[in-house]
Amino acid sequence: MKVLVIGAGNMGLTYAKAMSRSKQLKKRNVMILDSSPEKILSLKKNSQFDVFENLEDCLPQADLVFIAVKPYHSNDLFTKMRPLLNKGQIAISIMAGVTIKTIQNALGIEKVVRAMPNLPAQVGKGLTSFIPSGEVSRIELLTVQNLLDTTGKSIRVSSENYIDASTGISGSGPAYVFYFMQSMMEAALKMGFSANDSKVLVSQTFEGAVELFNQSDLSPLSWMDKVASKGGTTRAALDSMENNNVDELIKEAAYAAFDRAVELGKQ
Ligand SMILES: NC(=O)C1=CN([C@@H]2O[C@H](COP(=O)(O)OP(=O)(O)OC[C@H]3O[C@@H](n4cnc5c(N)ncnc54)[C@H](O)[C@@H]3O)[C@@H](O)[C@H]2O)C=CC1
Ligand SMILES: O=C(O)[C@@H]1CCC=N1
Repeated sequence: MKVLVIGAGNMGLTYAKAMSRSKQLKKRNVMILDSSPEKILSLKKNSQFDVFENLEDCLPQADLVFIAVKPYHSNDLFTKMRPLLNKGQIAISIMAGVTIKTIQNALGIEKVVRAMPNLPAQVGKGLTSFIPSGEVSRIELLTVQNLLDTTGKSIRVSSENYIDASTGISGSGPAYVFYFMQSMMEAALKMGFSANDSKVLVSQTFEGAVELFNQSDLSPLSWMDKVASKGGTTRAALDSMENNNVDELIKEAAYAAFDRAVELGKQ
């Protein structure tokens, strides 16, 4: 089986590396293509995969085509791909918003899997939601899921709406966590800690809290109660967040990403 990854950016390269390390595929079964000459040059230097500049040289050989370009580059790409595809090939798209129907119509193929990964895939801790079109067989889907799982965990969702929704939670979510980390690091700096100490204080706090959560059945609310003493420091911080409606603002932000994914799908 041969896989072609189109778009060697943050996500495409991550998947190419992870898949090439998997038992299912060998290095030489992962092909990668990018339109940027600089990217091609640096990929060829490392020669980790078979690197391509022209679709004609790689697309016809691929069983699975992993599309990892930005949504606004998709139309151009689809037009170039269409004449080179055959009905047996499976397209896996990780592009935010772009729907299965759009991909099927633009590419003239029926077997499409739409997926939404996230950046922690780079360290094997990704979360990918996915949904296949009806034409993808169970065996084919198993193969696809095994490949997606090379970057972490995956969940199959029951409708495309959940792909857009998961974009607002897990796809864009790492940036919300980094937003929180950035604010806490800025507060630590303001309190007089060095940049390095601020980083350690914040990163170890996040790592420890997530580990506690993962190793128990307790909800975040219950854990908050364990940290907060009556009349203590944590309650002062949580009250401040509550008074400023931070909870609602975070939900609003997640919905803004969800809505944007739906909007991208209509363009
Ligand atoms: N960055 C993230 O955290 C996540 C991104 N995504 C989705 O993944 C996709 C890729 O995002 P990134 O990897 O962050 O983008 P990126 O900008 O890092 O990579 C995109 C790559 O595609 C290449 N490219 C553009 N047009 C091309 C074409 N016609 N043929 C071949 N290569 C082409 C660019 O040169 C670039 O190397 C997007 O559609 C995004 O919605 C999904 C989940 C998370
Ligand atoms: O910001 C974006 O559009 C992409 C999709 C999810 C994460 N990054």
